[in-house]
Amino acid sequence: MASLTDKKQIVLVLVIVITCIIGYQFYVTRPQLIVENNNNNNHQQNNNNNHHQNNNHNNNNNENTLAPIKTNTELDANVQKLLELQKQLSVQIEFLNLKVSEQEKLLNVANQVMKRSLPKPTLPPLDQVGDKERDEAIQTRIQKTKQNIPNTCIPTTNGSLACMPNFIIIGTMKSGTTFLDFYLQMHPRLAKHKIKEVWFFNSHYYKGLEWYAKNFEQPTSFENQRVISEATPFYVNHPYTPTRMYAALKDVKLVLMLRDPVERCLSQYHFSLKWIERNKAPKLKPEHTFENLIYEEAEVIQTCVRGNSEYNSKYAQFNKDKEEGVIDMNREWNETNPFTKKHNDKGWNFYEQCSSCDKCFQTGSILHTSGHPTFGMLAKSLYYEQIEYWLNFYPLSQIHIIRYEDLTSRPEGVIRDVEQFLGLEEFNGYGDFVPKNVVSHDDMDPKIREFLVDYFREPNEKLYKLLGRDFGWAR
Ligand SMILES: Nc1ncnc2c1ncn2[C@@H]1O[C@H](COP(=O)(O)OS(=O)(=O)O)[C@@H](OP(=O)(O)O)[C@H]1O
Repeated sequence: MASLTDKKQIVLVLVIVITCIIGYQFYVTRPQLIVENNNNNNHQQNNNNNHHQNNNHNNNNNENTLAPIKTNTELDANVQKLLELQKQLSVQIEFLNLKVSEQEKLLNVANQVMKRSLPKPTLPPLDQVGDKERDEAIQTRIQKTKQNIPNTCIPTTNGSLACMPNFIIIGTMKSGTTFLDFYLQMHPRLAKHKIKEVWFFNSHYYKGLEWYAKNFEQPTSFENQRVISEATPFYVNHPYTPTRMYAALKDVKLVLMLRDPVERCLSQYHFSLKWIERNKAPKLKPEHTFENLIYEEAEVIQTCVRGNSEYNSKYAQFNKDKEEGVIDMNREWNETNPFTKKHNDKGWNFYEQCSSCDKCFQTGSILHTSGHPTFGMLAKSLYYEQIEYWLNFYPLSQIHIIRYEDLTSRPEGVIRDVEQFLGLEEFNGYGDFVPKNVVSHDDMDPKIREFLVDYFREPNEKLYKLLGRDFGWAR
């Protein structure tokens, strides 16, 4: 009798033999669809065909070939597969054709845009100038290059250029920015813009530089380029604008118009009342008088902003003392920044959103982003702090500062100074200089005037010192 192990071995051998037979049958009779497209595959095809010479008469001429078929069902299946494949291929071909035509269209558009919007040089090439005139021609070029206004163009993805302002009026609100923008737009060397205030660096920054450039007439020649300009009065007091502007427009020329801060506050208040009426915005409450808003803001700035800056300098001193060994190295800083404290208990009315101060003055300085037109009447008038911040980015030589009061006494002189700053020739077609964006209003109460004069005395003196110029505002 065979042992159990022997039986197992016999069964195993039988299984292997049967598997081989089935495998061989399956291999030679498997339905297959072979598509040959090049000669490299031919010899493999021929190997297959050697086994099945009866079925392979189609294989001799390098055409798409079907593998051997044994049954009708296999034939049907292969035909179905072939049809399916054909369908797929035609869909793919159609798709590829579509892609090619799309690419061709894009290329055409790009070529047209390039032809249209790339400014062209207009001086004759130097090799077309005679030997005698060459030195002079070179000098002309050098002079032209010197006259060039700051380059603020960037290449776009479609091969054209997007040119942004090379001159921006950055503020301040209610200091005659509309007047200056209006008259400069008449100058033939200024490119026309769609609107005075684009609000790009403060509000629309996320839309990108190409969007920004679309607001301005684009240059058609690199020579005698026109100055591209805009005027957004909120740029100067916006905390993120200087960084953004510097990153995009390092060489841009800036104009800053400054008005006696006391008068500027009142002008902003009355402008806001008009704005609210015009835009059907919620009216100010009866208690939101000019005086009340000023007193409340003074308190907010004192608690939120000044408190924060005192905290910061105290913290800096603490670290310095540690480094210099004045205090123990291991001493921990355990004060809380008052700026981040909640201020609900203050009962602020207009500034109620300052329940935590960073909701109103998010960077802890007087620079702010609030959209309400009456917000920040004092803050917008604290010029020293604004300019000090901008000087981290732009040198004073790049900022032309205009004293608002000069608009009344010498409007033409103000415009001439700007023309000179921009390197433009004098233009004599402005006509009469008429004030723009005027909002008539009563004067303020003497008590609040006194408060404001007092409030701005010190920052004004600091400003005069910083700029080396006395603006002569109320002391
Ligand atoms: N030429 C001239 N001379 C004197 N004053 C002038 C001139 N042009 C404009 N203005 C006064 O400027 C104030 C408007 O400033 P803005 O245009 O910068 O205002 S805004 O921020 O754009 O809303 C606004 O001030 P108020 O009237 O006090 O509100 C205008 O009257």
